[in-house]
Amino acid sequence: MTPIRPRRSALYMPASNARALEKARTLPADAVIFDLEDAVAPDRKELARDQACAAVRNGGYGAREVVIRINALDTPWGEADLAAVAQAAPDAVLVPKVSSAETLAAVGMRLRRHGAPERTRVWAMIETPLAVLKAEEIASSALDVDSRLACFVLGTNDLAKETRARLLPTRAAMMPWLMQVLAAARAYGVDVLDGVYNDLSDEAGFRAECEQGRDCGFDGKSLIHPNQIAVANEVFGPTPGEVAAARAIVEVFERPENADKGAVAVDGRMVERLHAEMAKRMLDLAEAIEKLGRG
Ligand SMILES: CC(C)(COP(=O)(O)OP(=O)(O)OC[C@H]1O[C@@H](n2cnc3c(N)ncnc32)[C@H](O)[C@@H]1OP(=O)(O)O)[C@@H](O)C(=O)NCCC(=O)NCCSC(=O)C[C@H](O)C(=O)O
Ligand SMILES: [Mg+2]
Repeated sequence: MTPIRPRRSALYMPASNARALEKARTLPADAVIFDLEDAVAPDRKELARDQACAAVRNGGYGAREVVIRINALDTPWGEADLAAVAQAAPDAVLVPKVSSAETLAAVGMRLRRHGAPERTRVWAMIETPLAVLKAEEIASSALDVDSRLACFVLGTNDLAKETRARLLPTRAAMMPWLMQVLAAARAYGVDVLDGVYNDLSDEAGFRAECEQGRDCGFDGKSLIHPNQIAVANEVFGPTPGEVAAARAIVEVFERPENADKGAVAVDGRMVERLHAEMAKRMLDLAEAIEKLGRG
């Protein structure tokens, strides 16, 4: 089984912004995403590409997962982005506006051709109506023998643009699409991150959206500002109380007297072996987060 990689917080930054790339070495985000796509103006695309690749090569990001978001392959910059990124070998390349499994196959083929090491994974932006409709087909490409697909990232701004749905606090219009993508990701063992929250000054709204995303099952949230990291880390990480409860559930099934039982009562609640599996995962996540903190 692949070890758990905490992805509570994934901070985007325009790769044209040298100060942001530098600052990312000290920020407590689980992942940093150097953007070559929508956050970068057309006349700064080459500069952004060079700066992102140099930052990856120079390192200094510690245990943070380092990801570069390229421009789509059908844009004037996409092919050159992918060639350069393959050589720089970040932890992952994030592909925007993926609407079919073929796009991921094309990216995989190019990464191989350009000599990207196996450890460079592929993350896919799910942000078009077609991607939502074909989420299962796209996620299923994780089963291909040479697939590098590790994570979906929701692009809720592009989804709002393409569907004309409004980004309202409840996200009522988006919810069916978010859950369809989440189910597809889970069915094929792909991690999945929630979209960004644009209002930098609304901390309460941001926290509420993080909690909503966590309760839906997302692994973490994509972010746009350092001020959002602490809340995302807190909300998407297990609390000490949850860790203690998980430990109690795992321990109860380890007792010899429960060896032949499928269900027991813990603190007045029915607990089955599936709950012990969930509890074990939570403990593994807590341990991985603790290791990140020490790393
Ligand atoms: C939104 C911003 C342009 C605001 O920038 P700014 O006005 O400079 O913010 P501050 O003055 O509050 O910054 C304080 C310090 O923090 C650093 N900073 C700010 N943002 C970042 C960041 N994202 N990463 C790293 N460091 C950051 C500043 O440099 C200041 O540092 P210091 O010099 O020490 O004081 C800006 O936050 C920004 O550019 N955010 C990211 C925008 C982005 O990448 N957008 C693309 C991804 S979102 C998207 O496309 C999602 C998806 O595709 C969809 O469709 O939904
Ligand atoms: Mg987008």
